Amino acid sequence: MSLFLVNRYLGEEEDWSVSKESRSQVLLAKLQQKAKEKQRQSLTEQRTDLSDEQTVQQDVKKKRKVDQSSSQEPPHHKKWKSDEVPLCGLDSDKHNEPVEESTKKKKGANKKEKKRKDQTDGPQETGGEEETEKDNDTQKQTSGKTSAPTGFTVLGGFENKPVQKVHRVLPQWLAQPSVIHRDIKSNLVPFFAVPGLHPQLVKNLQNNGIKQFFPVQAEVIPAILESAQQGLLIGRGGYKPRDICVSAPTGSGKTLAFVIPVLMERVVREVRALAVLPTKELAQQVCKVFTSYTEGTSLKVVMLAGQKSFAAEQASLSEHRGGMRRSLADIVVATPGRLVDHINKNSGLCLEHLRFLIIDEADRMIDSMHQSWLSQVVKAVYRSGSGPDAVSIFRRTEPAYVTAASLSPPQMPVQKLLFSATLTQNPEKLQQLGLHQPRLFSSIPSHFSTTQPTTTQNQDHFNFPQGLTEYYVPCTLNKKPLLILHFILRMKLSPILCFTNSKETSHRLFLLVQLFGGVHAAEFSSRLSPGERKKTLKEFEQGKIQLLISTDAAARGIDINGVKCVVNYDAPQYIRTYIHRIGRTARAGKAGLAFTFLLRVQEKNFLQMVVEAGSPGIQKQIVKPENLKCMEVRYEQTLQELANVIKVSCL
Ligand SMILES: Nc1ncnc2c1ncn2[C@@H]1O[C@H](COP(=O)(O)OP(=O)(O)OP(=O)(O)O)[C@@H](O)[C@H]1O
Repeated sequence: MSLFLVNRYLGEEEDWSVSKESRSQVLLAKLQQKAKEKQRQSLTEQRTDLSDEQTVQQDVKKKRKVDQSSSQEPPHHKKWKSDEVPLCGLDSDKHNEPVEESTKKKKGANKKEKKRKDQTDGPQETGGEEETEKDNDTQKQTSGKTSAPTGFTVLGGFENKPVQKVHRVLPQWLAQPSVIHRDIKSNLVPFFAVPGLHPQLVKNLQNNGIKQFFPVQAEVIPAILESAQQGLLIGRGGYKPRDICVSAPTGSGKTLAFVIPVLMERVVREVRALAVLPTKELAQQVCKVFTSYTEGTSLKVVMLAGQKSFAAEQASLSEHRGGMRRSLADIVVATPGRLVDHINKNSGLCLEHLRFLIIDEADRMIDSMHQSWLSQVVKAVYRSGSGPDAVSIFRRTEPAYVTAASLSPPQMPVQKLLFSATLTQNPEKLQQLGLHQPRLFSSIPSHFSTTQPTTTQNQDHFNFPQGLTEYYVPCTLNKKPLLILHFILRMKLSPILCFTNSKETSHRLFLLVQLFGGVHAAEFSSRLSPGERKKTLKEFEQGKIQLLISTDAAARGIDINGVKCVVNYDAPQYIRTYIHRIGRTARAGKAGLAFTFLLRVQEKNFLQMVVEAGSPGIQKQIVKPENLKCMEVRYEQTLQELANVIKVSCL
């Protein structure tokens, strides 16, 4: 018999009947309990800290999330997605029954909050249905992937975060342009509605077959002429005139919108307007328009684009008599390279009286800003009149801080006029032009410029000519030449302006079509001399050429009368290229067709690019293989002949 019975306290850990697993479960339960208590604590703190408004917002969000998860899982199994586990434990009452009870008691004390909760539960809370639907989708996709133990924040659970759409915020002048009507035909404006036009100018307009103004002209000409009412020196209210940017569709008549207001009666013969264009062909075209409207006046237009020798251009700019320089030009049309040459070599180009700086195809000209042509022009503008021996009536000082002294002498302002069918809306790019209180005229409604969510790189939205019908033609690489022959020989769509992506492709296609026979074709690329290019364009315009196969050399600005159809033999890579190419047809309010040959791999991206840019709709045009069959034998022979021709030319 034992005298003493020793009972030792073994404690929990010595309860060997409990398995290791169940011990860890107990520990986990303890930890969870502690976490919940912490959450409850922080919940009370948080609630007192938050303003009423913030709390309402949070509850609404929380309620939505809870509603979604409840639709997927039974209530007693509610789990939080990793990134939804609230740091401050605001929602702990939702995922554990006992806690819910105690929290509800606490909540019961706070009637105001309860009321809010009721509101979020109520049937009237349906406004965010669409949103909830989207959230649900995201949750469905990710549920189960990242669920975490209650109360713990899982680091790095990024995949559940909803992707935020980026909304563009533009400066007001870009976001709210003066709108130009897209429909040319039903918005023609008579000359008398635009005040301040010289009778000789109106006569010249009529002589050139212009009976009324197009919408872009009716809007922009008065805006430019506005400053002329104050003798060209100052703008409205005595301020420097605002710079003007115009973004209107191809063929909408932008050229006349800057040509007409610049043709003012002169006081002294000095260069008052300088138009800068990216290519020789465009400079030539614009120079021709200026010349045709200066007929009957003493105004003189000079072109600096390398068509003539440097010396000849120099001679046309100014002359020296009795030791004095005398300007011979009122208007200068130039390409940037040649212009900078004349400025740097001091060839007699004086910009002292420059009043209008016209930048046509402005987006392309911004791209060539690395040549720093604009800074050279600006330097030349301020250099001329600011010297001590300056004889100018109007002294010019470079723009700086406005002081009483700086405003005292009358300043001859330089007004920049920018034109393009695809003017960039990128403020950073436009900023390079140093615009002064710019004003935008655009045919793109303002809502596209302000709140268009952008999910891709393609940020710009453009306008397409109204008379244009766009098609794409699914095809294979080897059928492309047959298709173009089919368009001319069977569909009788000539004259066709056909674009390729390289001068090699243009040349090859030209040779092939020539060898095939039956089509008057020509090519247009840098393979030709400027003289040959000019001749080719003229013949195409005269209808002597049925098919003009061109690189992008003819894509921008070129105004060829009567192009019924544009074919993108090679799909353009960029939307701007596409817009300018197809803009060679459907000009001046006329109808036109644009076809783009697309390989299967190109279809998706190309169509997306076009739709995002604001195309009213591009239709599918299928050419049945049997329609091409009758040309196939001859085509195979031609390919053989072409191979021989190319072999010979390579020798
Ligand atoms: N008021 C008018 N009445 C009739 N024809 C006009 C009028 N204004 C311009 N045109 C004609 O419309 C055609 C297109 O004009 P213009 O070349 O100025 O277009 P654009 O807007 O500069 O095009 P792009 O963006 O392609 O350079 C030209 O042939 C021009 O003569």
